Amino acid sequence: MSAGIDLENVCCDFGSFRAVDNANVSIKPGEFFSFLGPSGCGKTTILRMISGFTEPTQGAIRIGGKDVRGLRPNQRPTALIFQNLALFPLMPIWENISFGLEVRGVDKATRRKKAEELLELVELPGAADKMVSQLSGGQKQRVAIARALAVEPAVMLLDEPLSALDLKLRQHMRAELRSIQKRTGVTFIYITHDQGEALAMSDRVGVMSQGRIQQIADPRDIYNNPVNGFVAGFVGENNVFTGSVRNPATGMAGYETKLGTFRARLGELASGENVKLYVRPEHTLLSETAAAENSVPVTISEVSFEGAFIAVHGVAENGQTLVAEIRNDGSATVPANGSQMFMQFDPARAAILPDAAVAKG
Ligand SMILES: Nc1ncnc2c1ncn2[C@@H]1O[C@H](COP(=O)(O)OP(=O)(O)OP(=O)(O)O)[C@@H](O)[C@H]1O
Repeated sequence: MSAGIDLENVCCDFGSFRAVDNANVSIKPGEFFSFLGPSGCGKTTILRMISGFTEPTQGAIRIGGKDVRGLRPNQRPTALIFQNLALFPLMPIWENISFGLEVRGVDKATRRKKAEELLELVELPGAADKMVSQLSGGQKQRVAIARALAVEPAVMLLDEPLSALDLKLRQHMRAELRSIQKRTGVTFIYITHDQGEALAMSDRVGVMSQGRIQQIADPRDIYNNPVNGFVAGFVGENNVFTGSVRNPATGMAGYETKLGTFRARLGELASGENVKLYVRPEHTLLSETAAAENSVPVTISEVSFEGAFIAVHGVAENGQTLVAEIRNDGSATVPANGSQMFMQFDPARAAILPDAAVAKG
């Protein structure tokens, strides 16, 4: 059983400070939905309102179509998982998992059976009689998930549950969480400030800044078609060019910038309008000769080896640093510091946004 969640014009004020400003979103039953944004943007407050620990100042929250106003956390069909797992160290794993069932008066044999089923689900078979101290960080995380699933919530709320784990384990647990979510069909609402996590796991992502949801879309759209400068800047890296529209024609326009006139897609812009062009480092190409268009001469200032790719930094004549990423295929030639090169981009690869489109923040 999973349930959808609707937030309708939801606001949350703390005194005169508005932590969540007019949030509207419909999360579908069985969806993996992430709220992504920097520290303090209101993610946790949204999760607390859904779980019932905080009431909205305005607006309505519905879970499975039912208005949950006034319902206490334990009356809602939600389970919450924090970074701090709060497992009971003196109880074996299976009792930890089935604790919520014991509170509900379920008999011991049924509890044990349920705990073992859930341990299979989170791929920890055989761990039932171990103690919490015998498990690794990632294994404890899975026990916490199993414990939350034991009470059969319609919605799982996850508050940065992976942030205490090391990078390798975090990446592994992303895939695990996603597959547990798919197997159970439970709606997952995940909050994180880590864009990689949100993009890798989610069906859809809501990007937040200063209490406002800036964009709701699937991960590809968030990355490829950001709706404003905040989203473009927060999700991934960019080379940013400030300029204004010149000679708009069907589908394409010129953009006059301090580094020359570029050609790129038009969008809904008028001639003379101030814009920013966002070009991803992986779409910024490096070459020894100038291309016919969208080519910027640079002096290479830094080459950093990142493993899967090599980040090459170059300073343009106006002092702006641009970054191009070269895929490390084992034979990539890397330019020397101080060499004169050109960085260029395909007209179709630039995201163009009106300069004013950066919503509050
Ligand atoms: N109980 C409270 N009283 C006053 N202000 C609060 C309260 N809870 C949160 N805030 C403020 O509301 C804003 C949003 O907080 P929230 O915890 O939702 O952010 P967040 O995006 O989850 O950040 P983080 O990733 O750091 O947890 C912050 O500026 C915070 O200081």
